[in-house]
Amino acid sequence: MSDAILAIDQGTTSSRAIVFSPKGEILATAQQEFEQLYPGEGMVEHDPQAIWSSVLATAQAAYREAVSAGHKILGIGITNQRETIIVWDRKTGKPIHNAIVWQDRRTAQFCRALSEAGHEALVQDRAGLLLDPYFSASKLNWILSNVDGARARAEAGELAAGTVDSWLLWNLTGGEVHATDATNACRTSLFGLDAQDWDQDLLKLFDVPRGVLPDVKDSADDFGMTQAEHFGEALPILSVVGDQQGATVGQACFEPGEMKSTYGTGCFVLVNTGDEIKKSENRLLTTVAYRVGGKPTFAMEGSIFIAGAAVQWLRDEMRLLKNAAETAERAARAQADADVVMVPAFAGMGAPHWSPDARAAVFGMTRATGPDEMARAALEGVVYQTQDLIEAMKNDGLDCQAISVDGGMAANDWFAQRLSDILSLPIDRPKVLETTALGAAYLAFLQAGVFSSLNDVRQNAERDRRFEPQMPQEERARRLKRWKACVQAVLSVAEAG
Ligand SMILES: Nc1ncnc2c1ncn2[C@@H]1O[C@H](COP(=O)(O)OP(=O)(O)O)[C@@H](O)[C@H]1O
Ligand SMILES: O=P(O)(O)OC[C@H](O)CO
Repeated sequence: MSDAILAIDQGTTSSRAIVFSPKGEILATAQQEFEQLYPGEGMVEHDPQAIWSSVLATAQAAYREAVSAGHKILGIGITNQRETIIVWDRKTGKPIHNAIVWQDRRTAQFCRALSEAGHEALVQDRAGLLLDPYFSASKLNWILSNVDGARARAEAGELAAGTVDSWLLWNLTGGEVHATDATNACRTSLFGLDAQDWDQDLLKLFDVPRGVLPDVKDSADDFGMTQAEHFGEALPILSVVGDQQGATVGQACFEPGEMKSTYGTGCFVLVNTGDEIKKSENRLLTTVAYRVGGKPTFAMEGSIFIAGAAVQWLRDEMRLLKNAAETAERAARAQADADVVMVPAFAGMGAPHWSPDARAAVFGMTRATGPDEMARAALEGVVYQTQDLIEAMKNDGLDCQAISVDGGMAANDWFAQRLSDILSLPIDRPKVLETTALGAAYLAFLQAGVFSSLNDVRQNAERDRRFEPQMPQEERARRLKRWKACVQAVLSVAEAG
């Protein structure tokens, strides 16, 4: 019988539950995809009840599997898609609107107006973020302004709001706990990095009443107990961490300069900057990497909105693929001299361009272009976007020697090799690709007292493979020049309206 943590990973496209041992071994897993709702141009929503029921079902399944194999569950760690916002009634627990997902662009005009009125400096200075629909605050404002009576009810204290972690905490504890952690709070645009608290000026800017927001705790903390009915026993909730910060912990990026890149629905590169709130000159974000013992550790982040989602689009909308993994063999057999480039701006462009109105495009097609060339273009579009982030990070004075990758798409060998070629850097892939959930589990073990510090997890880090650059430099330069031209074209179309 060994001690274990049940990690809940509520991602953009699926909910997963994974039981980990203190050595980082996977003892049980369960996963459920749920429906993506696209109610209008640039809009992406989730049904909060579908999020909750998929989390509960997968958590219960993983719990049962681990317990029947003789493991003792010490408690729960939660990690989640960030920025996505939910508002619910405190009495009934019912959401007043669907969750507005981080990819949703409906508040582009609202953000542009704030930016044109000169407010971006305040957001950058206090929150470390930019004025873009990506972050929660404008979405929360939208719900309060567009759902009948919502603002008055919020002001009367009848409504609670939160990112997905808060929604799960509320449901797991039967409405006892309305909380979040600093890594999630800092993605709202309402949280001061320096003060580590909700910021009055930002609340005013986005017209959000303080009373709707959750308490902000450390990432390893006491988040209450689950109701006994869910697992047959009341389990303590020991950690909450945004998924990208979870992966930073799972990859043991604890020293300044250590960097990870996660390829799920989107791609998010985080580099640890220690206790320094380092601000970017190149439109990258400053974020809390984790907060333990009341002490925040910061990171600089580059966010790309579409990574695996481009592959999903080829599979589900274009029906060119049976499954995501098949992109590796298709890319390998695509015509060598075909130069098809996909700029996968399906949800606007994130860092470093920040163009919410940009839309995806494919360049360089001929009559010979088929599913193989499209699959390669989708994988390469993600690679090139990562290169844009690394370039911005280098321009900010960050030293990139090697990158640790993870997430669903990192399992693709062709993609990992092309990433190494275009970044001209070694790419390290760990044995456990579920580093997001692993990070939540590590933080929970820390809170449970199984680890005395996060450094205890370093010995667990095991590499599966290192990919080394193989592409000649002239070829790399030619490709990047072409990519930049394609991005410029997409940005110009967005500007033309
Ligand atoms: N072998 C693969 N090659 C390319 N893309 C993949 C592969 N496996 C999964 N993906 C993509 O990765 C994403 C799933 O990764 P995951 O980490 O589970 O994402 P999320 O947490 O955002 O739901 C999907 O968008 C899928 O298209
Ligand atoms: O669903 P993922 O894993 O791509 O992560 C989503 C991010 O948290 C959005 O900021």
